[in-house]
Amino acid sequence: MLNYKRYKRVPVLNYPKREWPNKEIQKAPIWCSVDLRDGNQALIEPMVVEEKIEMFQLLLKLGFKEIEIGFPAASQIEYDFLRELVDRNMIPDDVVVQVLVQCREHLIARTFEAIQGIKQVIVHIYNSTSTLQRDVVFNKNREEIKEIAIEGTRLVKKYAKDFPGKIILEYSPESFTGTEVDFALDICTAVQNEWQPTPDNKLIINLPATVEMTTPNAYADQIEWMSRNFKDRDSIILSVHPHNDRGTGIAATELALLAGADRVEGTLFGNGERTGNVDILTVAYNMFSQGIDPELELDHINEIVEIYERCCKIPVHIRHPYAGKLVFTAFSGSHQDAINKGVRALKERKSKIWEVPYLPIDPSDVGREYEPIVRINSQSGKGGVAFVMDSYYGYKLPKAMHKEFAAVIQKISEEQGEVAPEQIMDVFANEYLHINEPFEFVKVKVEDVGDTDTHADLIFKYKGEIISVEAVGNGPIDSVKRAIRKKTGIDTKVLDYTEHAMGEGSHAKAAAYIQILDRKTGNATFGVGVSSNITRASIRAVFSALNRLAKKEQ
Ligand SMILES: CC(=O)SCCNC(=O)CCNC(=O)[C@H](O)C(C)(C)COP(=O)(O)OP(=O)(O)OC[C@H]1O[C@@H](n2cnc3c(N)ncnc32)[C@H](O)[C@@H]1OP(=O)(O)O
Ligand SMILES: CC(C)C(=O)C(=O)O
Ligand SMILES: [Mg+2]
Repeated sequence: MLNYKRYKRVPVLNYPKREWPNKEIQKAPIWCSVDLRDGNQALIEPMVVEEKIEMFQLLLKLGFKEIEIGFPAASQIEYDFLRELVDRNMIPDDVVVQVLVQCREHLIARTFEAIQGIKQVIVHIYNSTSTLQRDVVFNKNREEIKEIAIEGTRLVKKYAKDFPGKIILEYSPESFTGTEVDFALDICTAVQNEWQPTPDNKLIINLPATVEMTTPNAYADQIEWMSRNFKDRDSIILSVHPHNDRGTGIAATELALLAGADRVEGTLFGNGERTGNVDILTVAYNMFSQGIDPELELDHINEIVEIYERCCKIPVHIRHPYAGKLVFTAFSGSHQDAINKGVRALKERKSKIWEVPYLPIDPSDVGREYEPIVRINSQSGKGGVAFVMDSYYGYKLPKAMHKEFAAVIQKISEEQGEVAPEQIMDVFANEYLHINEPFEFVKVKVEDVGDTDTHADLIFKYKGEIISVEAVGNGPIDSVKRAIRKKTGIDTKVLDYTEHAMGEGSHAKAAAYIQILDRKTGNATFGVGVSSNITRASIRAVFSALNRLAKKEQ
């Protein structure tokens, strides 16, 4: 049995004045990517300079305006990467790079050495403030811990004085989620007093869920409490930096935005320490799916996946929101049926708003137009098979036919597993289009006679014998039916008929679907015909159905 008694409940803030539950996310926050720092520091093999450059370029392309590029005082590779960005003039003027450093003078001095030549830099200092770290890591009381932060701020001030560019200070009370809010406020205020930010020269206070310890609402309470208790709130950019230890990093971020956060630090696909940082892409796509501009360029998710997997050497899970290989794919029958109907309704209504069951967004909006929405296996149903026939091959099977054809595919899927669209089409062709025994259509000439009648002059093969016959009926199909009955005695009744165009212009074709009942046996089946000529398509459909009836009777 799990020894749950080894764990104690994390205390949560008692904050009945909370207002965030009544709010909605209205706009994108300031995004800050920490892929090159927090993401990188958690990799089995941290990125080499060339990989960091590729990742940096991707982040620029995605529209990040704030990017934490590393911990330049930590290692030569971090330092060299930063210098490479400067020497190759790769930092656009509208992008602010951020560097992380502990509140220790030799590290801050080295950091300022590394950032020489950059016009604007966020220098991000941190120290752990949680009750646990104060006790077991630092063995310091609140005042001593506060002194580390004040000293760090003083040092940044000192080095910033001689720095030719602009320095923006960011301070993180690291392990904020394990820190009492009154102490977190006290230490942030001490940094604020030391730095003296103004509304035109703001201080970034970053409140990290360094370890996600409770439910997202508890984090939101902490964020709202801090936001409402800061002095000179308009001189502060309130940033959050959620991790995902409980698997609720996205929810925590979204609730923190409701609670007053202005800025979010996170990574692509949530790479980062342990279970990762918050996945910025999912937070942004969630906004997008609610009609909010995420203010990131996210229209090519596959390219993001590809570069991320190459640089980080971590695969994106097939179920990862928006990005996973299977997240826009339905295997199960009822989902496929609803998607099929939803997509059709959307087209028929020419709606500009995307509303399709089981598909929160249109995959093509994020560059996933060539991937299957519907895949067929033994869990699938008739709607799914019909969807494949329509979306891949343009055959709009009439509703009454769905069951008949899906039964054929179901049998195959039960034996072999997944059935690919190409195989579905091959089966369709063999079942309906290339079935020429015992009947084979050769030629027909149809003419209207009078107002209501049609004369058919038909040539066909029956059991290998060429037959030529004429008949009159109330239309092309009826006259052909009658002609066939004259020669073979087979008496049929049309139960259902539909047709539609396939393709456009000079390559356009017609597809006709006919359901025919054999009056003698009581059997009924569909037939399908395709031709550039609509009459010929319908007559081919009659022959297809006759052959299928004959097959049934064998
Ligand atoms: C939550 C986070 O992600 S924080 C960021 C974590 N990222 C990293 O650590 C990656 C890069 N880090 C490194 O390469 C190294 O840790 C360095 C270069 C920064 C420092 O290296 P070292 O000094 O050799 O080792 P180390 O990190 O173990 O230093 C521990 C000392 O720093 C102190 N310290 C730790 N954090 C801080 C801080 N933020 N501010 C001031 N002092 C600190 C510790 O109390 C400890 O002091 P002690 O020696 O008196 O016990
Ligand atoms: C450095 C800080 C912000 C951090 O990464 C964390 O607390 O998770
Ligand atoms: Mg972190």
